[in-house]
Amino acid sequence: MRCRAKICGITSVADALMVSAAGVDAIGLVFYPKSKRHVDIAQATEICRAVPPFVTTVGLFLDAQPDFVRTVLASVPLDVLQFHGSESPEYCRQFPRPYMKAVGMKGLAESGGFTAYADRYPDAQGFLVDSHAPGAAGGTGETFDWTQVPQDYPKPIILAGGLTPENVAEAIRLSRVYAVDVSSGVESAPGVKAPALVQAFMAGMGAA
Ligand SMILES: O=C(O)c1ccccc1NCC(=O)[C@H](O)[C@H](O)COP(=O)(O)O
Repeated sequence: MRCRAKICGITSVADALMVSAAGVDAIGLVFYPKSKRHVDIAQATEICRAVPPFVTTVGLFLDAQPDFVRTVLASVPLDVLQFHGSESPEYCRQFPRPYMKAVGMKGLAESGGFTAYADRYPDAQGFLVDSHAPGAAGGTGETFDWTQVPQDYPKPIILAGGLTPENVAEAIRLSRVYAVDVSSGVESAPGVKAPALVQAFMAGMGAA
């Protein structure tokens, strides 16, 4: 099965169209106010309405108030939610959308490991493994040991954290994941995606 690609931290219609034309399967919109890639409801609505069919729109939240998530969902046509903080299983399942749970892999082995963490979220659509410590914010731009990515978990695994055009093929070869997720590795500035880096990233995936 081919490895899918999500590009996170899209902040403009132009970038959404550019990465869609490059062949990505999903775009991520960051609704975390402290992020340099944060979008507001008006921007996000415009972006989601502009993306072509069959490109999945993912809303990233980090320990947001439930009412804020509901307010976003009332206006922005998101397909999937991504919870990147310390959200509980009960929190994640309360919204009328499928969700992915981000898992901070740093130090996770000492606190029970991936399977124990993921099993708490039986209704998650998949798990995004990122390089941050549990409880810390993600989007660090750092990699982690890809041999630690679970190989036999019965849900899709999305690999994130410090991926670049140069390392994505090796990351896919070592981890055999369902999808990869990249943000800073294809940027010219925070929140601004560089067409040449996006194309090189997609080509790098093809070399895996
Ligand atoms: O992008 C952010 O600013 C951000 C802030 C807080 C939590 C998560 C954030 N981003 C997550 C992502 O963009 C991706 O899911 C992933 O972590 C990849 O990021 P990168 O390492 O920059 O490729």
